[in-house]
Amino acid sequence: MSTFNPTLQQQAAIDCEDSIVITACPGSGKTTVMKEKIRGITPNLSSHKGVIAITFTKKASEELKKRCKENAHDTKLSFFGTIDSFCLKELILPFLGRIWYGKPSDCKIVKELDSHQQLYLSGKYNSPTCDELSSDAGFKALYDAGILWMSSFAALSLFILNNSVSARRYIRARYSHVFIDEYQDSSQAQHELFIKIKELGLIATAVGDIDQSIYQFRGSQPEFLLALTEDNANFQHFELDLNHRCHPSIVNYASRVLDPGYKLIAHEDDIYVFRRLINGSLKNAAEHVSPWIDDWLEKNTINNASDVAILAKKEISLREFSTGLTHNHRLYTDSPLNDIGTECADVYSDLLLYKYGAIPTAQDVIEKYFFQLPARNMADIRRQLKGIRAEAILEAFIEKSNGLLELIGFDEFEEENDAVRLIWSKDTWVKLFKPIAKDEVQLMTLHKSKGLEFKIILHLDMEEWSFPHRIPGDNWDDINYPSLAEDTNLHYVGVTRAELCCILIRTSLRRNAQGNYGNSRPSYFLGLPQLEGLYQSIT
Ligand SMILES: Nc1ncnc2c1ncn2[C@@H]1O[C@H](COP(=O)(O)OP(=O)(O)OP(=O)(O)O)[C@@H](O)[C@H]1O
Repeated sequence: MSTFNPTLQQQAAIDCEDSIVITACPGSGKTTVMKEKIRGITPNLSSHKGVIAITFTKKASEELKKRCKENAHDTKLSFFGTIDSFCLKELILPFLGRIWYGKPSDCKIVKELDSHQQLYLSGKYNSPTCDELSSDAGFKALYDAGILWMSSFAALSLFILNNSVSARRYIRARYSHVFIDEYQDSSQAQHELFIKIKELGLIATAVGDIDQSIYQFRGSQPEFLLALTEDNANFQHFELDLNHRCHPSIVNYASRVLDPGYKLIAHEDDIYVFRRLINGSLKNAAEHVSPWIDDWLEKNTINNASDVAILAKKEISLREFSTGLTHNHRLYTDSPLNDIGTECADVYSDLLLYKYGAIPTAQDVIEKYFFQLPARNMADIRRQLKGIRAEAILEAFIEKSNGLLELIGFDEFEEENDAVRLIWSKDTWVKLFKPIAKDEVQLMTLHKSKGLEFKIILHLDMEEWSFPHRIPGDNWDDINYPSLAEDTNLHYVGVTRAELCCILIRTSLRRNAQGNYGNSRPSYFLGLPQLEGLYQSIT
């Protein structure tokens, strides 16, 4: 394992023992610094305490947890997970019943409210705040009707902390620090919850990058990260601005996408951002690109095909591209269990990940879900887990998994069982639960690529109308990009996933909304004048 030599900026953020906010560019070591801080804090905690480490996605949380636990480091009773799972496990399930009565564990958790459920609420909310929750009796009525709406979890948690002495006491007694990654994607309710937890006495660390804000459509607002940087009384501000991941020419290109006045980094090497127009459709583009991958492998530019990622704004583009790719590949899509989005569905996903090997050991599952059970039960749980790994018959797998889910505390899983039946029936879904193979080229949307890094990026969808998203105006020539700021950040995220080289691909044919092919025009992003001289065109 290579040793980590922190820069002065990184070391200062690692050493600071007060509440801090870190703003950082892509590849500057945000995750690395968070890991170092957590590993520095946990040895000094008593065995019943831990830190709260919140990340935006489950994948990011697994990655952070793995990096914190490297070399058998004991992270004590730390929580690693998304903000929704923190709210649910640590506040809503144990404490909401004490304020609103009833049993939160009996409620159905829904990602989106259907039209009937929406009728309970007097307003239309994207991601409600605690004030909205307190002033609209519909939220309690929704709970009384057995519904817990995920978008209201942060507001509900703040409501609980404001109204329950025992909830406040519990968080203080159990946790010493709170960390939140990707703070630029926090909603107002999540921001207020973070501040509240800090006010309880925990030392707080928020980490983020305004320019990587890509979830504004669901209520996230980068302003909250900015607000922390200006709150000098409560947060020391640290900036990390050295990109350790990307070749300087990639940093220059990506930074100029955001800021036409960005002062370029001087470098003597070639430029490793390429633009390529490929004749035909996305399928044709894949047929064209496949020999490039063979060539890179042959010349040892990359060690494995999995070092190459194909990124696109739209999943449908990746699907079309995949039909022409001659290499083994993996297309990351949401499985039917992700679509359900409940806590139970998440655990079920992990059981499948364990069955198919992406979660390597039974111990990983035990540490995550069964740590609170008496030690004498562990041998039996290990045996049951091994049983699901070996099980080849679907209904027997479901029965065994249901037994484990019951042990964790779930008692209703019919919807999840049906999702597992669907997954089992389709190889492309089953594949999502297996470890990535070295020979698999990785295909994913730009949204899903956040936080990841690859040697080579092929960035699709560089046609006008595809990316940035464009909609028709009153006249045919009207230019109307409804989410330009967010799409610009998304483009920036995509380009900065590349270590060695980024290739921007435009196809001469583009499929329109009706599914018909027509001649494409270059994307708005390819016309930005500040990018001249910062890329090579390849033919
Ligand atoms: N001081 C350092 N020296 C050399 N490499 C480093 C250093 N700090 C971080 N790195 C490497 O740089 C890469 C990016 O680090 P990391 O993933 O922590 O960045 P990040 O800021 O979380 O990235 P992003 O926001 O783009 O996902 C990693 O491969 C990491 O190992």
